[in-house]
Amino acid sequence: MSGTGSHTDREEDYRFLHSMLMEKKLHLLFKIHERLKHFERRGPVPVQERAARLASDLARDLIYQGWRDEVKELVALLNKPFFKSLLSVHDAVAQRDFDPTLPPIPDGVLDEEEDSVKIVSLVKTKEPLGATVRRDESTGAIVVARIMRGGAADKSGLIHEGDELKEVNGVSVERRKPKEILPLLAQSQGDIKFKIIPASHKEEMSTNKKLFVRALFHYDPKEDPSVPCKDVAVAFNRGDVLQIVSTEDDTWWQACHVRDGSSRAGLIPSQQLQERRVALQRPKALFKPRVEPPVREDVDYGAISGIHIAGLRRSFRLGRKSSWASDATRSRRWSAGVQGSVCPPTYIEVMPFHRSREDRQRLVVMVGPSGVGVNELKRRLLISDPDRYGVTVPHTTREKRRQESEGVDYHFVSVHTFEEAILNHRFIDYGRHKGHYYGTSLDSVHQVMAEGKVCLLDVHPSKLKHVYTSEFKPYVVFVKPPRIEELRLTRRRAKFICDEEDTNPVRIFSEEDFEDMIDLAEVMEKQYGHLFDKVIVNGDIAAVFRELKADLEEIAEADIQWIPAEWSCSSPTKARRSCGYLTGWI
Ligand SMILES: Nc1ncnc2c1ncn2[C@@H]1O[C@H](COP(=O)(O)OP(=O)(O)OP(=O)(O)O)[C@@H](O)[C@H]1O
Repeated sequence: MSGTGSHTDREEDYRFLHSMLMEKKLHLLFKIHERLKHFERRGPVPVQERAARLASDLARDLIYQGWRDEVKELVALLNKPFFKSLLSVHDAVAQRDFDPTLPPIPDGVLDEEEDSVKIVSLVKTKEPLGATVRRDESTGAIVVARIMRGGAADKSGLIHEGDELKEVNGVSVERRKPKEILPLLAQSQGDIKFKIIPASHKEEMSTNKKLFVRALFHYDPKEDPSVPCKDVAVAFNRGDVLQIVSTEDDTWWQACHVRDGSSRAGLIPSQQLQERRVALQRPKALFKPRVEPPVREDVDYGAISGIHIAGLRRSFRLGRKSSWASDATRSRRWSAGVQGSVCPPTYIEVMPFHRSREDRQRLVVMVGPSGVGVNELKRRLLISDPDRYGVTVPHTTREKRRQESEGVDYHFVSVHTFEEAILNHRFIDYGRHKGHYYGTSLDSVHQVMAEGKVCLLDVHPSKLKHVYTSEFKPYVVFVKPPRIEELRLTRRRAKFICDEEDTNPVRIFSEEDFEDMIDLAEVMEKQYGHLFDKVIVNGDIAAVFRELKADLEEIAEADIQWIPAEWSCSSPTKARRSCGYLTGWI
């Protein structure tokens, strides 16, 4: 207190300072501080790296040592959560060296002729080094092939792509194969010393434009024998959004997941590599020359019926049923609706979309083979929340029936009006049935959306291109059949509505229906899979409905959604055209 005189004029200040400095807790803190300082000087090394394990073994063994007071006290102490936490923190610190002292460069390491040689010492933690090596075919030298962004090597800033590796921990790597070098790295603990000749070229410039893609396939490096280094590869699922950080290499790109906000990039198969792989796997059926069927009137309109299901009009899906009607038409299903280009499922460029409250809801398009349950799911959504979901009202040129109302069952229009709308590209899907036109117009979609509802539309995926624009921002759900065993189990009581021409329009599913449904789903996924935002397997209807509903609610609420980059085109026509040719493929 003697030194405080000049700072404390007033009596109360003096008393306050006095009581604070005399506080017992403060003195304990000083003591701890001094102890820490003392240990710091000694540079302690852990005697034991697995103290927590030792303590738990000890507590277990002590039980057999007779139940004396000291034993009881020790067991109680070892079992205290605070003590256990303390030991586990100790172990975490002991196992990772946070404050390494790098060894001095050994004498004689620098050969006279290699004046550009660089010695790099890195501390190896549990984190992978984040670099791969390759053998230069012309010189036989081992060079650093890739440095993963955010990895240990990258963060050190000391190793660069193209650097020639001469030694690892004093062991020469000359005339070795890359795979022989990996054990050298794996064996080393603590510091790893590299002797390298720095690459002469400068690091290539990095572009500022961020590139995001949605993966259209599932990738697990553990199952990929050709990945250069499994530890630095990135696993992903279909639908994951990835940020591409490097496309320098033709075969292996570098990317990181957007969802976890991690900046550490890893290897993913490039688009080129994945396309090659897909081409090798593609079933022969897809290479069959396409025989376009002669256009026959009335053949495509099995699904048009206007039948009411629980007060809801049946969906207006043209062409979904045709391929089921007869053997002749079944053979056509391999070619029907395949006008769109066949795109291998690799990556699609996406961009973030920030939906504001004023923006309209995205259009929800549901696709799937006939009979899979698209209508059933739509019906359940509508019933669950009629204020939120709505469906389109189709147009027709046929006469209005007595029980029907204009604008509810159909928009009844003249042939002239209908044909004019066709010429003006106002239909997403249209056709003729028994001499009458039927169609789903773009305006009917607008109408539902203008009411502030989520418009549920089901069309053949080949018609998706009409709404695949920034105007509608469709969220495409593919309803997929489960395996045949599950179909047999779940569809025992289901009624399949077949072609209207059929003498018995409603019947139970046959084994052939199931097989067709699965085959058709497979073809649809291959042809249009790149357009699907969500794939839902319709097994247990209650669970599937819950999943779909939750998913659609999430989409409606999400701050950021990932939409195809091609929708950023200012003109809708341009966007539609670009969709047709799928320039979004990178
Ligand atoms: N997961 C399911 N479990 C049991 N029955 C189902 C399931 N999904 C759909 N169904 C039933 O299967 C039948 C056909 O379903 P739905 O009419 O929804 O098919 P769809 O895909 O709309 O086909 P279409 O285009 O031919 O009308 C209906 O009786 C429906 O109740």
